[in-house]
Amino acid sequence: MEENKWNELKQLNDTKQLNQLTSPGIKIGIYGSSFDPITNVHLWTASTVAHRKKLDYIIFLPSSNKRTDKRLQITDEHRVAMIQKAISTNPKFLLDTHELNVLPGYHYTYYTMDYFKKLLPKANLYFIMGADLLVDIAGGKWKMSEELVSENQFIVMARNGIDMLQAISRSPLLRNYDDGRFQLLDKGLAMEISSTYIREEFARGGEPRYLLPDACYDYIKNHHLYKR
Ligand SMILES: Nc1ncnc2c1ncn2[C@@H]1O[C@H](COP(=O)(O)OP(=O)(O)OP(=O)(O)O)[C@@H](O)[C@H]1O
Ligand SMILES: O=C(O)c1ccc[n+]([C@@H]2O[C@H](COP(=O)([O-])O)[C@@H](O)[C@H]2O)c1
Repeated sequence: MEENKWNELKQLNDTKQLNQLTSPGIKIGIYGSSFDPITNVHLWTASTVAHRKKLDYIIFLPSSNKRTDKRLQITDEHRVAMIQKAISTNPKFLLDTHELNVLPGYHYTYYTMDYFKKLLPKANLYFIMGADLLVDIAGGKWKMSEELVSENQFIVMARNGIDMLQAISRSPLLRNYDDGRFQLLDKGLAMEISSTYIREEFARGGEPRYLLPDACYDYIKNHHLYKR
């Protein structure tokens, strides 16, 4: 039943999205996260990247609950429902649930980018990530990291305490692909709101109301999520 529901949702997304996304040269950013839950920083960083890098669309890509590096706290259904509420008023923001449907082992970013390249062959695709993840890729922590880097383009957002140029130049993998595929972006404001902080606040009876969209705050309250 769960699987059917996702398939249906995916079909709806695809039909709407694909019509919009097929023009040659269109620029699309893929923003992956557990979105557990989506926060105002996810939204603000996505809109800043879209504006500065002149992207036509941002695809919000909730990551699989099969990931072994993070234990998700709520169901896929809840995460997706909140993303939909959060992005509903921005026509540049889209949702794709691909990673929620794939077989175990195929939820890694390399395979996801491959999927999008086949789905949208005329688009310029960029994987959007924070500088912390650039450091992880440099450290060989990601699956198929050599292929991922050699076959894709990235927009990397500055994070406190990380020198992005140095992260590239010190990594044999990254520096040998430093041909413009890493577009670095310093937002100009180190706004740090994490999903972890929001989860902790809900769990402890704190008040994180203004750290995420009202509709998501209400959704969490109404569904009693993140309770200890
Ligand atoms: N303040 C920020 N500035 C720039 N990039 C960010 C910021 N917060 C998160 N990111 C980036 O957004 C992506 C998704 O981050 P993620 O959702 O894991 O962050 P989070 O809110 O800290 O989540 P959690 O607390 O559950 O680990 C990653 O690429 C991460 O580097
Ligand atoms: O492909 C990998 O090996 C890989 C390892 C860690 C993270 N990622 C992806 O990076 C994105 C952000 O991850 P995170 O940990 O910040 O939630 C999300 O789309 C993850 O699927 C991907």
